[in-house]
Amino acid sequence: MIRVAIGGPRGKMGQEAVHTIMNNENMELVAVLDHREIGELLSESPEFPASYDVPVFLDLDTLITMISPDVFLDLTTPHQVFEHTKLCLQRNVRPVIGTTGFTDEQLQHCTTLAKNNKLGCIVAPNFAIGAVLMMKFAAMAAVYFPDVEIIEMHHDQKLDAPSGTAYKTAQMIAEVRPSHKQGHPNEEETIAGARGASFDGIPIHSVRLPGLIAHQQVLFGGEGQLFTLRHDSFNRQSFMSGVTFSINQVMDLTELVYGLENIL
Ligand SMILES: NC(=O)C1=CN([C@@H]2O[C@H](COP(=O)(O)OP(=O)(O)OC[C@H]3O[C@@H](n4cnc5c(N)ncnc54)[C@H](OP(=O)(O)O)[C@@H]3O)[C@@H](O)[C@H]2O)C=CC1
Ligand SMILES: O=C(O)C1=N[C@H](C(=O)O)C[C@H](O)C1
Repeated sequence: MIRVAIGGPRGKMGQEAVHTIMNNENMELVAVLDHREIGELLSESPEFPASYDVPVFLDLDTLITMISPDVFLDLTTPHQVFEHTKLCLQRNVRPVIGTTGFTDEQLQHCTTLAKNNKLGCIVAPNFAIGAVLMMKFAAMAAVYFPDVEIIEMHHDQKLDAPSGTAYKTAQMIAEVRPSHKQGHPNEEETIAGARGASFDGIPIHSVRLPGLIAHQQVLFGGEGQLFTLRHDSFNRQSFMSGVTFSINQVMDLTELVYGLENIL
């Protein structure tokens, strides 16, 4: 049995993950972390059935002291995730991080911490297998199509932009494509931001609309042709096989892994 604690249980991803772990025969949900008073047990929160008698903590340090989970699954917010990950790594709890919004410096700090403590940690910008494949295929295609733009589209409650997936996609493309200035050299924006954000010269466009879940296109342009890679998550169940896969995998790791493509 892998003893799992979840941060952000009432959230859109958190609720799905709670049900997933509760129904997994190799995992036990031993605690959850919230930042609002919702009662002593998860079952007191209206989102969950009466049978979910899982203790709720408002402080991660106390949760770790009282429960000592094997794994902490973070599905909270970009503002909290770094502190949670650091604390887990310092207290011998393996973090599985779904929350996006890490800076490069924060990721580097956690990488060093995990290595020094020989502790597994997974930072997964996207748990959906199709999205992971899209990122891998994008890196393959960029060798042949150096002119590329990313369009990511999400629900309008998302806090961070660009998405963690778009950022990772751009990083993976930048690693393999020859250094390249694309577009017209004299291009000018008449409205600031019209050409999107830029990662190493790769434009990233972020769309936020109600009704969307999580969608991304990677567009490659070549002479007389357009090659498009697209992934759509139509619900949050799409992330759950990646969540359980990561929880299983992190038990055997002794370092931080950034992106599921590295362990699939
Ligand atoms: N890696 C992946 O595959 C995926 C990653 N994500 C990422 O996961 C994160 C969560 O997404 P989503 O579920 O949509 O967001 P939600 O806003 O629906 O959920 C976040 C939850 O965390 C709670 N929360 C906020 N701060 C804390 C804290 N300090 N301690 C404990 N709980 C806290 C919020 O409570 P309250 O609302 O009361 O403030 C809320 O219930 C985002 O960063 C998102 O980008 C999302 C989907 C897939
Ligand atoms: O906030 C979301 O919803 C999602 N966040 C992740 C991201 O930023 O890439 C993963 C997925 O796109 C859903």
